[in-house]
Amino acid sequence: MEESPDPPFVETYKNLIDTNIVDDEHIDLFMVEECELPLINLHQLNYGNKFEREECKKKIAKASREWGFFQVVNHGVSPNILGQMRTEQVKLFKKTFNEKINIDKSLNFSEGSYRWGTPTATCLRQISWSEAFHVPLSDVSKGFSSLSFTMEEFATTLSELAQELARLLAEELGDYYNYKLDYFKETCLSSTCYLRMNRYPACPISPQLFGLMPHTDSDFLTILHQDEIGGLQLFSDGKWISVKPNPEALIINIGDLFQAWSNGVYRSVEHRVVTNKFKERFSTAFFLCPSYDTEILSCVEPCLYKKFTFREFRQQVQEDVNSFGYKIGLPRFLLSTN
Ligand SMILES: O=C(O)CCC(=O)C(=O)O
Ligand SMILES: [Fe+2]
Repeated sequence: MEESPDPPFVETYKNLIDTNIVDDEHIDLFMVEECELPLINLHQLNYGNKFEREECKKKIAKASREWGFFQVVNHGVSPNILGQMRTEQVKLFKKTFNEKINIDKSLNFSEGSYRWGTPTATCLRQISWSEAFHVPLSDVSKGFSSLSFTMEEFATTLSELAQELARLLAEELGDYYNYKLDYFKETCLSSTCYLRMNRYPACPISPQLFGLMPHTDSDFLTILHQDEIGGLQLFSDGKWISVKPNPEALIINIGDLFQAWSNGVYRSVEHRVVTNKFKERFSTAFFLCPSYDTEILSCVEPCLYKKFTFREFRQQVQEDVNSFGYKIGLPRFLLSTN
C-alpha cells in the first residue's frame, strides 16, 4: 500500500472523536456569513499621484483599525513567485508523513519546524486538522534545495511589502510616531521573520473540527497567500464571518505586536480555519517579526500595555499554552486602568 502524506489524525484522536458528541456550535462552523474583506489597490500607492497615494494610505489605516484585516491587489508580487512557492509547497507536503517528520535536517530547518494537529488537545474543538512547516527565515538561507531558494525569494519579496505597509501604518498613527518610522526596518530583519507553509488535508469528519484553532498572530503583521478553497474566518462585530477567496489578492492582517505598539489603534483580530470534507487546502503566511530583544511600547500615553520584549511575549504565550492549552496573548500585558 502506498504510504499516505497525511498525519495520523484519525488514529491519534480516535478516543476524542469517538467519545465527543457533535454539539450544535460546531455544526454552525460553516453556517457563517461570507464577506469580502476591504479591497485595496496598491497600484495607487506605488504609481498614483500624491492625492491617490494619501487616499490609499487612509484606506489601509481604516481597514487596520476597523477590521484588522484587508486584502491587496496589484501588490507587485509576481504571479510567478507565488506560483513557484505553491508548487514547491505542494511537492513538500506530498511526501509521506514519515518523510516529513524527519525532513528538517536535510532541509537545514530547525528541529520542530514541522507541526501537525494539536499535541495538547483534550477535546474535539482543540484539534487543528492541519500540518505546517513553521520556518524562521534564518534557516532558509542555510538550505540549498529548490525549496529553500524559492522560499528565500518569496520571503524577500513579501518582506519588502510588509515593511512598506508597516511603515505607512506607522505614519498614519500621527505625529507621536514620526520619529519611529524606521522602527520596522531596524527591528524586523529578514533573519527574524518567519514563513509558515500550511496544508489542511480533507477532513472526513468535517465540519466538527477546526483546520486551525481560533488565534491571533504573534507578530506585527502577516501576509497570507491562500488557494481558492476557502475556510478562513475572522471574528468581527461579535460574530464569525468567512473570507471569500480572491485569487488575485494577498490577505494582510494586523498582529498582536502592532496592536500593542499602536496602543490599541490597529486591531489584532482572532481568526480560524474550518475544514473541508472533500478538498485539501494550502496557504502560506509571512510573519513580520522583530528580533527577540526588541521592546514593544506605544509612543503615546497613557499606554494600554506594559513594555515587553518579543522574547517575553513569546515565553508568556508558550507558558500559557502549556498550562491552559491555549494562548492568552496581549491581555496578559494590559496595564490596569486604575
Ligand atoms: O490558512 C489560513 O487561511 C490562515 C493561516 C493562519 O492564520 C496562520 O498561519 O497563522
Ligand atoms: Fe494566523
